[in-house]
Amino acid sequence: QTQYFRDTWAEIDLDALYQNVKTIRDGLPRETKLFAAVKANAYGHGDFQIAKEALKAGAHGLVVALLDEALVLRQKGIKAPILVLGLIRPADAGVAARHHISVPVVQLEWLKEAGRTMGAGVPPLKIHVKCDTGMGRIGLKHEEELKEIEQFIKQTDEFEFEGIFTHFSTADQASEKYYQGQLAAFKKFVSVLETVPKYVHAANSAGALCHNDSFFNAVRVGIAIYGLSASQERPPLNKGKQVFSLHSKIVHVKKIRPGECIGYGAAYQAEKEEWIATIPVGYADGWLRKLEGQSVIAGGERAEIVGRICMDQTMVRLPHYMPIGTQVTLIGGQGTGDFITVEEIAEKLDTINYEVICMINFRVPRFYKRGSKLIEVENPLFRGV
Ligand SMILES: Cc1ncc(COP(=O)(O)O)c(CNc2conc2O)c1O
Repeated sequence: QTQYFRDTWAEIDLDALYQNVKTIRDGLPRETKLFAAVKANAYGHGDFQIAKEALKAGAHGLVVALLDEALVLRQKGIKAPILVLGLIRPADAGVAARHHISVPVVQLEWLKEAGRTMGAGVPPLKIHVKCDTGMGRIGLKHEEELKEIEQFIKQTDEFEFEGIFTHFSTADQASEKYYQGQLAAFKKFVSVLETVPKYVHAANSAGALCHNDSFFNAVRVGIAIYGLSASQERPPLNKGKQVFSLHSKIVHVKKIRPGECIGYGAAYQAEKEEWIATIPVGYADGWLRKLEGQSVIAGGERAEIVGRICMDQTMVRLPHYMPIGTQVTLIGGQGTGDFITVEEIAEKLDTINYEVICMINFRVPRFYKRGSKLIEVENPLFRGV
């Protein structure tokens, strides 16, 4: 069992992940392929473990952000289709082709340069043409460009036209207008193709859960497989079960008198006798300083973070004495009914749930659980003596 030497950890509920994927999968037409978004270390949940579980639960393939992320998954034995969503260098086309990794193309020039570097004996590089229909990030914008690319790919052996896709920037919003514009533009792009490729995809979680007209024949779902809300404006359709939780343990506890101060800047001063606990987690773990004042669950009861959060430690005002070793839950629950959602932390940080789970970094080991059984500990910081 992997070792870890600090009692702060993230727990990943693999049963919840499995169920979330299955629910989304079952909510889609049978012929619609589900690609699970496992980029950014599977939104902080652990890319390899999530990839395996999502594929078991019915995902057809995976999408990642970087070619590096795709190569790691191939190295670990993932054989399913993997699409890199970000642009790769033309010089790296051969690496992607050799590992059967699909990549996006937005420019004919990229294809020409990539074709020159592919080298002999590599399988055709699988291409998904990315259309910018309004996200304004990457993508071609004119049908002429699309037609040129389709013709070029047809005339070469180095490339296989495997997909065409776009990305919605407002599918999560209540207003449909901008979304409808993007959808119409994408349909127009698809309509000018001589041959419709294997994968035609546009929907993210908000699309897959809130817009039945966005499925085409594949969807790319991230936030919803993690049981997190895909939209702050639309009712959480079959909002799944939160997969991620974050825990620590009290390492030090003391009673302080009125007037005593806690933390940097002596910024917190007790007004009465208080029990103060210290837990070994701080902003270097991604538990940001702006979370001062957020409550945690200590021994089943809410307790407020007091004083400035340090790099590696945080102080909490307890409702009463609690012993060293008491479990403290920063995100999630302790089975007492109270529960701290990722969304609650996002609210406190004035950000979105995506950022909260991505910010808990490599210094916090991930515990993978099935039911109450711990089946794997991944500690990227220390691989063991
Ligand atoms: C191209 C693309 N497809 C699918 C997804 C999955 O979206 P979902 O998690 O809402 O289902 C993302 C997420 N991209 C980002 C999520 O947050 N910032 C992003 O750039 C994406 O960029």
